[in-house]
Amino acid sequence: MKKIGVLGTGTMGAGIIQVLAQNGYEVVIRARREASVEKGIATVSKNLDRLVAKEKITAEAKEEIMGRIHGSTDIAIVKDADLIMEAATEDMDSKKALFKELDELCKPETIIATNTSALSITEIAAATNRPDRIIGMHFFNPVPAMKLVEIVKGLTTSEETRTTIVDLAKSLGKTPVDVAEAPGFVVNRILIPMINEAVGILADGVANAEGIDEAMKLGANHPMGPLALGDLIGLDVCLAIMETLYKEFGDTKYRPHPLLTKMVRANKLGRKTGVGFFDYSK
Ligand SMILES: C[C@H](O)CC(=O)SCCNC(=O)CCNC(=O)[C@H](O)C(C)(C)COP(=O)(O)OP(=O)(O)OC[C@H]1O[C@@H](n2cnc3c(N)ncnc32)[C@H](O)[C@@H]1OP(=O)(O)O
Repeated sequence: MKKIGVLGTGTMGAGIIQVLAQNGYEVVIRARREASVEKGIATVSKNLDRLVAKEKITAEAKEEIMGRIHGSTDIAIVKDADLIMEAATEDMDSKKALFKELDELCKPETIIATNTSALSITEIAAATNRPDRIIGMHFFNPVPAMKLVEIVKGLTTSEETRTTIVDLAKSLGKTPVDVAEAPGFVVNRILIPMINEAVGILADGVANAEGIDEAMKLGANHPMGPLALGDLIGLDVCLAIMETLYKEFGDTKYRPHPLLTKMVRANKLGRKTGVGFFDYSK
């Protein structure tokens, strides 16, 4: 496997592109808007500059890595890829439409993996004629720094597909963990309700944002507080995951907090828009 297609250049997409290219894969990327293609490539370039500055890689190595990345708004760029990774918007209808398009475009043997954070792999797979070659390959943010990849088999995913993706994750220096399909898988089912709870604690006035994050860093030894983590993940993504958990389980314990919904309505999505529970604009 040499050439990997990546769909989406947002927070996760850019990280995935970087990790693939750093590990020697040729990466063809597709985003819907030209500005998104450029932004994705610029994010990778900036992250690699940090590694050059820290003397973790040389400037020549950076150029080599960047030379392996090619982008376009035309989906045909991924046509000949040996494997596809989808990291587009967390919305079932748009994912199904995209997978149907990819299924018609790509070689029949190509595996199409989704980085979905909570949606059903089985439902996405059912939109294609290759349900055995659809799988969840769930990375964590920031992708270059986080070791875990959840490998999520849907009801129809073949064992051969799972093995290929486990090997791919290992070739990227990641640690794969097998997970059966369930809303939010393992990590997000625990982590995102915790962030939602922190939003509720903020709304109740129990402590301010700084206090809540300081408490969880010092009291639970978390590397960052839940509100800063929500800002890193993207509050729109956190809301989408809570909505999926709530809808799929039908349990009120997964109800998105109204303040989380309000933050998203205000486009205060966290780092990606410059402001969330904290301000990143300066
Ligand atoms: C929603 C999705 O579906 C699922 C998710 O993504 S859930 C979110 C999961 N993520 C987390 O829980 C992250 C929790 N936070 C952390 O682990 C840490 O705070 C952190 C890794 C982000 C930063 O760690 P910290 O020690 O403060 O910073 P720092 O020393 O600068 O960075 C550690 C390493 O991460 C890398 N890193 C940090 N931020 C980065 C970023 N935004 N992009 C790329 N790499 C980054 C650094 O380059 C560094 O790598 P190095 O050791 O090779 O130099």
